[in-house]
Amino acid sequence: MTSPPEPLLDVRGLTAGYFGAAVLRDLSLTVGPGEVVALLGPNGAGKSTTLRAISRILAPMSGTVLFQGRDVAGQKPQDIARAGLVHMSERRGVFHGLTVEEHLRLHRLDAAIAYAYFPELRKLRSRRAGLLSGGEQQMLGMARALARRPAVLMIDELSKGLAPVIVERLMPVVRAYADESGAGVLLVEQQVQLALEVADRGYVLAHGNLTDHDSAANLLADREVLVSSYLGATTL
Ligand SMILES: Nc1ncnc2c1ncn2[C@@H]1O[C@H](COP(=O)(O)OP(=O)(O)OP(=O)(O)O)[C@@H](O)[C@H]1O
Repeated sequence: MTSPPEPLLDVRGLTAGYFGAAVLRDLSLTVGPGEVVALLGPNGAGKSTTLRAISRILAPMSGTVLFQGRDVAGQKPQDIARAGLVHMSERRGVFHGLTVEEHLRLHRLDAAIAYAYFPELRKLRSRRAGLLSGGEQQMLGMARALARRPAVLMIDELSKGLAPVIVERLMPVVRAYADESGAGVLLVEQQVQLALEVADRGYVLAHGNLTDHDSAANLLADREVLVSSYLGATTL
């Protein structure tokens, strides 16, 4: 029998918060090679805080984050990102004054990867990001993240403020990237159903505590999970 592969991301007992008050308590999760893992939960559950503490934008109060087996403690967020643990925040990371092409030239990104996943960006390449639609901006943000060829990509609210048709375009790209590159993806998402359709596993967070962890198929079949992810019920 072969043992499961070592996780690319191994978070153990993470506690984090703001101004000395914990909003996330003792969270442990893993993301393996080629896996898409959803982190679900209602508004204010602590999902964004989890990603911030993993990428060290926020210093955690306690706990360990191992990326490819190495503790990220003491590393700067930009060094962690350079090493391949990329955090795509809700703000999309686009600069309104720069064109699409200029975005893809920053940081010596691999523009070919960006255009391979989003060919529609080619015809927009001379357009300034400020003149793109919200969906096109999100596409550019995601293209930039993928062009860094992350070993683990963490995405905060891919669907935020976007029409369903755009989200349906973006979500399968998350799955395709994990399948094709063997990278792991940690997907924070309020659109529970859409996230679970592309995920392998999911964790449910409520009021800063993990309340459930299961395969995406089991979570998708459990109406309680869907309801609590939106409304924050703690009856799981
Ligand atoms: N910069 C901050 N300073 C103080 N409190 C914060 C800060 N950011 C978040 N919080 C608080 O931490 C808690 C968790 O917020 P977080 O953004 O992690 O939740 P979330 O699950 O991502 O929710 P949402 O889906 O609404 O973004 C909330 O009570 C929030 O008000």
